[in-house]
Amino acid sequence: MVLYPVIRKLLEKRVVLASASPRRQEILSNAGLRFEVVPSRFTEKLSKASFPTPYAYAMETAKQKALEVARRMHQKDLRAPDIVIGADTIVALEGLILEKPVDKADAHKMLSRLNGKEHSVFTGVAIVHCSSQGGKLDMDVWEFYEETRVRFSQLSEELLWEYIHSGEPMDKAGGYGIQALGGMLVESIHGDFLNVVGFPLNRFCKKLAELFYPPRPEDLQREKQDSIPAVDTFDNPSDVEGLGSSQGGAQGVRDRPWAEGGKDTKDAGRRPTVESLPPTPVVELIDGYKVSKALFTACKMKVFDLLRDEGPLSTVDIARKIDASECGTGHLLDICVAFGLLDKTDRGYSNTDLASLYLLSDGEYSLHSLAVHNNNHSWHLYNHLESAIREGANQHQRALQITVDDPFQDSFYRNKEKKLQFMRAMHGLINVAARQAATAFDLSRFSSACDLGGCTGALAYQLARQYPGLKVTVFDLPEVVEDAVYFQPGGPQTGQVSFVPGDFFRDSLPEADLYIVCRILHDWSDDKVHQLLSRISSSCKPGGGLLVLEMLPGEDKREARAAVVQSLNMLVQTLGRERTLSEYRSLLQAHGFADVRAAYVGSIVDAVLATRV
Ligand SMILES: O=c1[nH]cc([C@@H]2O[C@H](COP(=O)(O)OP(=O)(O)OP(=O)(O)O)[C@@H](O)[C@H]2O)c(=O)[nH]1
Repeated sequence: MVLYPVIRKLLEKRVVLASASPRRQEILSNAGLRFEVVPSRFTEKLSKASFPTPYAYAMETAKQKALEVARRMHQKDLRAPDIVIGADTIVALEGLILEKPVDKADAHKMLSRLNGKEHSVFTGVAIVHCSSQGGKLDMDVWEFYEETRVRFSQLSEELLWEYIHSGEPMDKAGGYGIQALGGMLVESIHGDFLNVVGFPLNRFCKKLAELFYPPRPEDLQREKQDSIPAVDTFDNPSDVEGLGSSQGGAQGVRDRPWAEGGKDTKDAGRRPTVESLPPTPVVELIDGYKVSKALFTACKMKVFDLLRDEGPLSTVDIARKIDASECGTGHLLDICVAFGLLDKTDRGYSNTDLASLYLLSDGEYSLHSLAVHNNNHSWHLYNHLESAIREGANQHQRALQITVDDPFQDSFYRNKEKKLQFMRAMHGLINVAARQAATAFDLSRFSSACDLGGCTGALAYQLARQYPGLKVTVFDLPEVVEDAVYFQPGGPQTGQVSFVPGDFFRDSLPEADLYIVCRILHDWSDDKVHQLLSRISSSCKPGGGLLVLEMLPGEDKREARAAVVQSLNMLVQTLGRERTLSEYRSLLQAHGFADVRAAYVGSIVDAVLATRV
């Protein structure tokens, strides 16, 4: 029986499961999916420390497993499958990632850690959509993860050893199998059971639904908001070029409950009646700015730093320490709790993992400065959004009384304080995406790279970490390079990275095998982009590469939310816009680059790699 139509849709395709796990095979075949099993040979040895979160690690491992199989199958019979599915299950507890135990002692160590506590099980899943033209393999990757919370009972040593001697723990993440004897260790579970067993089937079906096509309006009235739409609303996944990956839940245009419906137009124009109005996100959209502003304010008032240093704290204590009213502080804290940034217990408020990771002012992946920059700078420009829309131009003049020929030199870097604020904001943002950007393609064939406008070196250091043989030059304006030293991380990779001051529109570019422009082209008009690409093209040797890291909106403008928001941002703040893959392809080809390939990394950048002919 095929329960879900989305699974039926896959029956027409050659689907490969890149996994040796018998549990994954069983879950998917029980769901009615027909697939070949080709276990991945990717060795699970990615450095866990280089991932901001456990689920980022699981998703990347899943992706690498699937990509390895797709490439191998393509090489072997020059016919890649249509879809390759990879998955990776891990257990996360108190900052540790637990995989399969290597021996009984390791199993004992893992189970002892889990004993009497709650942990998270994450399964990362990658769906690789393959197509080939002229023998060349193109792959689009869609990734997501699911989290299930599992609590173990308090277990005796005797019971733990008895379980270990059963042999069951050895091929299971975290050293237990919830579906068999290990079920006896578990007191409670919150979330998808199959996710713990190794494959989040429900989220997988929703993801497929999202990828294949959005629901029709009448389906929205019939179904719950997170349910799986009916089959005749789906189309071929190749129609959705430009769809970025989403993590941990449905995102992007395909779950827009207020979308205008699918390709099936037979009911177009039918309006919902007052009695059958679909659930509306419009009020939430209207209120969105209030939440953003509350977050900016909490960052600015250093609430998260305070709770890291002294939490848990009561409202009264927090109010006193941030020099604010008790009633105002209470509102601010309540919003932070409601949006998952703070936990509230009898002992007071404390940071959630999310806040600890992203909102402390000095964390490795801190977005604190980005929030402050949005508050102090972007906010003022957005007050003039209507003018930006009418004029099709940025709003520095209106908001800040600045004439802008170059948004960086004239506005973002107009004094030392502004410059450092902008650099800190960009540093955090790039750090969050750097790993995915650096590994979107295998860059190991290059021995030198030049990151044009590489700012603090956040991407350069990550590239150095991923490719120990690579020398990376960061080329940026002298006023940026002079302060980049404040952002230098520790570690051996610092020796691989150097900084050269210069203006990429005027000065000669450093020599390199690979040129990189990360979130640079989107700042500039088409004329300027042509100028810059022409300069890169002249410096790049035949066989050299150009890596463009930007968000790639969909060709049909029904693109993922983040990309359209970012494109609007470029209008309001810069001289540029986001461009589609076809636009980049034409631009790159016009400047002597060929073999243009894209990887939809999602988050804040996608990747386009091209080779100089
Ligand atoms: O309760 C359970 N928890 C986990 C499992 C099984 O554990 C493994 C997790 O390992 P991994 O994701 O690396 O997958 P592999 O088995 O190595 O197969 P791949 O070829 O895909 O790498 C997984 O098999 C889960 O099913 C369990 O059974 N119960």
